[in-house]
Amino acid sequence: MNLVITPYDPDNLPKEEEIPLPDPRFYNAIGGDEGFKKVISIFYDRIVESDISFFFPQEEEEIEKIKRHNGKYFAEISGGPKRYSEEIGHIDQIEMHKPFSINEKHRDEWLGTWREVLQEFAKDVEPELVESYFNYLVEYSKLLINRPRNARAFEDLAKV
Ligand code: HEM
Repeated sequence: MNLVITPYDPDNLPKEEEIPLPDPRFYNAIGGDEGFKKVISIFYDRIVESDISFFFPQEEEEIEKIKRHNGKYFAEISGGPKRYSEEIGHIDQIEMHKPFSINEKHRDEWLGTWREVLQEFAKDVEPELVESYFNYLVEYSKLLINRPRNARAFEDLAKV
């Protein structure tokens, strides 16, 4: 499988409504309810050990809640049951992420963690299905960056 992280370019952002959803066969291909839960669980276990762990709670119980809650969203966009929209409703993910200052490095770490998990745990799934899921995350995550790198500021800092 070819999981490519295309770079963030603030002048060339995708339109939210034009980002193609993952192929709806992905959910069953990864093992339905059970397979999806496993992958989500491994993803968040690795996130709390990653360079962006500071965004997330560290308590076991809180992480379990996040797995259950966010898992419904990721399952739904992948062709699984519509539990997120039915139980939680429509949430504007761009607004939801605003309290977190997310920059390009955070995006790379978040996507890199997903890529590792998919390469290890979706290796028997048809590559095009895995790629369709990953591409959705790659594109959507561009819209969640709300602290673009300010190269000038970094240069100025380096001079001091
Ligand atoms: C770019 C890197 C990202 C970072 C650093 C990030 C960070 C976070 C944080 C800190 C939370 C709150 C804690 C939690 O509930 O997990 C959260 C929630 C969430 N994120 Fe992200 N996120 C990223 C990308 C994405 C992407 C690409 C998606 C979906 C396409 C997504 C979907 C969600 C959802 C569904 C929730 C839960 C919203 C709710 O409360 O219902 N995130 N994210």
